[in-house]
Amino acid sequence: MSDILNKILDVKAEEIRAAKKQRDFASLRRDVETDSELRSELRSFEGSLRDKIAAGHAGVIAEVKKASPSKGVIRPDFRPADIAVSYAQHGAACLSVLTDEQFFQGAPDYLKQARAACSLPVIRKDFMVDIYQVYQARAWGADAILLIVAALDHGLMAELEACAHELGMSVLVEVHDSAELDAALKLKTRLLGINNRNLRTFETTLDTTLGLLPRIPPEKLVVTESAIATPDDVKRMRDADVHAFLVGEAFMRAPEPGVELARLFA
Ligand SMILES: O=P(O)(O)OC[C@@H](O)[C@@H](O)c1c[nH]c2ccccc12
Repeated sequence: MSDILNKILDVKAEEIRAAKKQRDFASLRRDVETDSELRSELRSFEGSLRDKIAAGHAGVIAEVKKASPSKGVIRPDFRPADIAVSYAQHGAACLSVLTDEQFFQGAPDYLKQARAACSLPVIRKDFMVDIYQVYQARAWGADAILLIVAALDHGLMAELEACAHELGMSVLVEVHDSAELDAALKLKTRLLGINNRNLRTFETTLDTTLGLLPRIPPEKLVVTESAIATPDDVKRMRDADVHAFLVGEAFMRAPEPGVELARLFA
């Protein structure tokens, strides 16, 4: 199997090896655990989403993404701090910042810049396969991490989740089908992402979210991810009682990303 997800995971393994050589795990961990300022400045990712929804709004996780493997460069004029400010001004609940460099042209620095420019909680959007990356995320200021079920076995996934929770971060677990949902439901996190994009084929359909909904226990907060592009898409989801959204491309292609957010979710 040489699909894109496997390619990405190979590159991740290499990146993590290189990062550990630059800064070993014990020292990274010590720095994160002893930095009381870092801890006190944590922002509640899940709390922010739930607050928006409780107030009757959509809970929008607005993505800061320059490029993707399926679409190439989406936003050539890419200024993360400006994008973050625009999102915050127009009602985003949270930010999602790509930190993967090779496939999404992201960077740790983009996460830091976006977070410093506003007061929204931020998720590190990357392919997490090692505890080291969870500490990295926190060291950069992330308030949440993404765990992709398709990329992880259960034991490792539970370990990454426990580590994130110990550090005070929220965990968004991402699924694409029923078997992945079974695995995700064994975790503690209540944030359940349903990716409408198949990470192996790039195909998208909102039916992925609608199809899995009946199997999701009420305490879970469903986040519909990817391919939300029109007010009609939003309406379809909200009519089905899905109120949390992760949106990237539709915002990134607009001149003023926050204005597009307001338009899509008006
Ligand atoms: O740009 P879109 O179609 O609005 O999608 C956003 C987000 O869901 C997508 O970037 C994403 C969902 N899961 C991921 C996992 C890794 C990288 C990226 C993603």
